[in-house]
Amino acid sequence: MATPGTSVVSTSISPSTSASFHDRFTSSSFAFTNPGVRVPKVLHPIDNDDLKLLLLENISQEAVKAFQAHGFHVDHSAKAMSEDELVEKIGQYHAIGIRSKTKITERVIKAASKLLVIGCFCIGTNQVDLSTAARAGIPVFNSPFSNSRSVAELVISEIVALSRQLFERAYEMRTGTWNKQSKGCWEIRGKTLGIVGYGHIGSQLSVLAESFGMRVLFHDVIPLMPLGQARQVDSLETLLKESDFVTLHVPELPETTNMISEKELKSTKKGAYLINNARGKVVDIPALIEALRSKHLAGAAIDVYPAEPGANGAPFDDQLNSWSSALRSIPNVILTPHIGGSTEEAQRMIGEEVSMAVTRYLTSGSTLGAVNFPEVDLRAIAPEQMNNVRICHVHINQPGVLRQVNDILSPYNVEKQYSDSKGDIAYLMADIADVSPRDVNSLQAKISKTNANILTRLLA
Ligand SMILES: O=C(O)C(=O)COP(=O)(O)O
Repeated sequence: MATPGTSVVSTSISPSTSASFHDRFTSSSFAFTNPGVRVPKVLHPIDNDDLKLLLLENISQEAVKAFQAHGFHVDHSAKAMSEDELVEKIGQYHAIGIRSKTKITERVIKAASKLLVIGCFCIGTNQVDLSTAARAGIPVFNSPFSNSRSVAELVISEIVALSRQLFERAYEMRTGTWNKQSKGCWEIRGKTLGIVGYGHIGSQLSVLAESFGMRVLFHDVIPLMPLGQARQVDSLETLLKESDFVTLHVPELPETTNMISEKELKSTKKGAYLINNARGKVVDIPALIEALRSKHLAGAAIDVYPAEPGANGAPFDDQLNSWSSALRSIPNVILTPHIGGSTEEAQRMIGEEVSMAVTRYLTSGSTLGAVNFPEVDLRAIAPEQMNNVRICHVHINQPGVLRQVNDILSPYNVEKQYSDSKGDIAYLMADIADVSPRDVNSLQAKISKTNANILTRLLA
């Protein structure tokens, strides 16, 4: 593991010695042991052979290794970067990998003249200006569920710890005081857990909680199939009124900002507990402090905050969040430094998954799984089609584009073509037969000059 505070560490291995994407995933070794299997043509971007990637926030070494195996140059850092640092550095990179702290703002995207793709090595993508990225032709990939088990397990531990005032007792022992008591300490069996947001984490948690004998209610904006004996309730208010524990698993959106505020906290049962491992802005913390001080709530576990430090060792104080010392002073409040998804298992899986999506986009143009982009993919080019070229054309979604592009392609046979749109952005992929190597650059130049062009890449 990289130590906190280390600067960017730069590594690359030569493309000639590295295994290609297709070697690994359609697998020459598989073909070797299975002589009937055909290995597709391996594609390379025609105009940026030396792809440079910046990985921030201590992204797993699995990702570093996977990128290096494709010959990419990787700069890795344990820290997040500020907007100013990013603006200064991002211009040299073709891809960036971040977790939940680094903000990719419009200003950063404007400075990112070479940037082709953003990988969020986490679930959340609220830290990226997704629409500006899409308009700049930059797809954003994330890992929609690989850390959900880790978060669900943490929530179970917090339910038990809050219910038994575990952190209070453990703190007293650490500071030399014996304080054995049962008052206000409960089993969780038979208690009601209210899950707000029944996605990958909420539904996983629902199963774990039932195995502890809890009754599970959930609220979601769409009707969903309840797992086990869980029951969907039609309003947040009903959930708050009936639950002994309320846990939040919603994304950061304008609609979820301060979703739990004074009014909602007043709707909770007296003696209930609140758990937030979702996003800091979902809970109005001064209102939570009030609900805890008045003893309406019996405790809270908080893992995420409106402002979080960018590196380990940095202070978590009132300068960062004005209420931080007030929150720290309240008994039976468990504060953790955004560790919900921080397990070896989750980080390894996320590293593999997001590096694969980013690599697939860079080397084959596929946007399957992108969160801000039309999802387009083409089947591989057969090995005998050596002079086939793949066109990846991101453009403004307006009439007449396909006619213009297909006019340019008319001297060639279009082997396959697929196009889709999402809002203002459209993406066309096409495989063109028998393009002589000397025509490849002019083909790219012609398509790039069409009036709706955002980004045209050719892979050959
Ligand atoms: O997956 C998420 O969205 C998380 O909140 C975890 O973020 P992290 O990778 O720990 O910065």
